[in-house]
Amino acid sequence: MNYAIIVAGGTGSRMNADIPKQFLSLKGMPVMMHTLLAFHKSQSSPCIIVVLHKDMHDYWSALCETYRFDIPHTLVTGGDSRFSSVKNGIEAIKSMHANLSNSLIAVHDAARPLVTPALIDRTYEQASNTGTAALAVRSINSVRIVSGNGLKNNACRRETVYLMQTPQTFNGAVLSDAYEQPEHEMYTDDASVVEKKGYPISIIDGDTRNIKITFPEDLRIAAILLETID
Ligand SMILES: Nc1ccn([C@@H]2O[C@H](COP(=O)(O)OP(=O)(O)OP(=O)(O)O)[C@@H](O)[C@H]2O)c(=O)n1
Ligand SMILES: C[C@](O)(CO)[C@H](O)COP(=O)(O)O
Repeated sequence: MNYAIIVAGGTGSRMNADIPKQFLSLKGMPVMMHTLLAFHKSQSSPCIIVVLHKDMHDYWSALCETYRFDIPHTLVTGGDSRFSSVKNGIEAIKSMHANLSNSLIAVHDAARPLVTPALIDRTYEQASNTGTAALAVRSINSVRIVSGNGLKNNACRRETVYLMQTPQTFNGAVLSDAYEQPEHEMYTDDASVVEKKGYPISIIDGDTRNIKITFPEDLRIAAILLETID
């Protein structure tokens, strides 16, 4: 069984808008509806879990009515951090599916609405073979590593640097086991949590257009990029 945890529990502080960025309009539809549509259209056809802040459940339900958005999904309450929101999503799946070792779970940022069904399917396929699959793109810029108090920095080979995207997809038992660990500031994505438990991460090619909406300009860029995606 395939599952997708769409994390939409953030407040979007860097976007500085009146509502969290996942509800802002992108080409006539809220950002996170684009995200859910991509998962719904994917051949992996996952059972979709949407993680939302408790204060936004009614707002989302009203949006779904307004937009006649009827893609089936289960609503789960988010936590104070991305880590705890993912953990709540995993708990919800555990309550539906006793043996997670025969499941695959993708974790995806609601704020990445340009993900395509093809990219999503690639992660499920890889994770079914190796247990882990994380989308990433190579840096197109030169890279320097800053250390100490920021005064020291050194060039590094840019072909060794990958910028992580989502979805990141895992065998359900592997992801669940990894999220038993206490939260740590190093855990900025799911691959970092799973890796800490000793599982190797399979990196697969993402797409530079699969951007995360973070700042106001990203919404305008996403509208343009959307035209290039079929
Ligand atoms: N407590 C949280 C924090 C983040 N997220 C989700 O994790 C994804 C990536 O996080 P980010 O882009 O940092 O979103 P925000 O935390 O909302 O943004 P900001 O850091 O600017 O406040 C987003 O889809 C966001 O909704 C979440 O589900 N629960
Ligand atoms: C998970 C993620 O999108 C991978 O690039 C990213 O780490 C989220 O970071 P944020 O600080 O929560 O925006």
